[in-house]
Amino acid sequence: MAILAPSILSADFLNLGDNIRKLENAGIEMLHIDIMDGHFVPNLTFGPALVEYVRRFTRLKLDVHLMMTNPQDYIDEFCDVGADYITVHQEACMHLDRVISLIKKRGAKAGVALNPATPPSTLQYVLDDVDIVLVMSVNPGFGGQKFIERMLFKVAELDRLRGDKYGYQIEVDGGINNKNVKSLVESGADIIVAGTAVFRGDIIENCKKIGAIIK
Ligand SMILES: O=C(CO)[C@@H](O)[C@H](O)COP(=O)(O)O
Repeated sequence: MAILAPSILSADFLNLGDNIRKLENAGIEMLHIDIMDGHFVPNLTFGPALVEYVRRFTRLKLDVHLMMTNPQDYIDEFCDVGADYITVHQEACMHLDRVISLIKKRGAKAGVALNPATPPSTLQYVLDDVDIVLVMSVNPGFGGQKFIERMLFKVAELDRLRGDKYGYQIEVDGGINNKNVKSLVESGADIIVAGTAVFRGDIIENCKKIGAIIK
């Protein structure tokens, strides 16, 4: 059984509150928020202020994905505004072990994201400490891209690797829809991030359809 975490990157920003209430009505538990800095990825999105407003508005778990260089400089700020989960990129952290400790010391759950070209073996010495491994199934930066099929092998590899030894959850993000979501859950995914497939069309219906496939 997996859960769906809608990515607000594809939401209607002028009606964000309404969109979030619809997600709550559809039984969603977690909201995915992509913070893009224009350096690590070629796009710009939100900062801590948006997270703070969303935190005041909803009790959904906030899953904040820092697609940025020097994420260590912003951990405190995102914890202060109420992030429940903070995910940093393996590729962006010179001192990954230290950044994970910092997130956990602040009481948030710690995630590490892997770009499509980065193998799980790069996390060997931190897997004991991470709560989430996030497999990017597109090159990060934009919604609406095509799912990279090979990432199914990465999800399966992470599932094999954790066995009974590690407690991390496997999250997958990018290009996920009604057609490919089943194979991801069968490969071991626990958290499914989706933007376009949730926000294009009827939000509640879309959540219910995906929810019925992954439960
Ligand atoms: O991180 C990203 C994109 O880089 C995602 O969180 C997207 O928001 C997912 O959007 P879809 O691929 O589902 O449209």
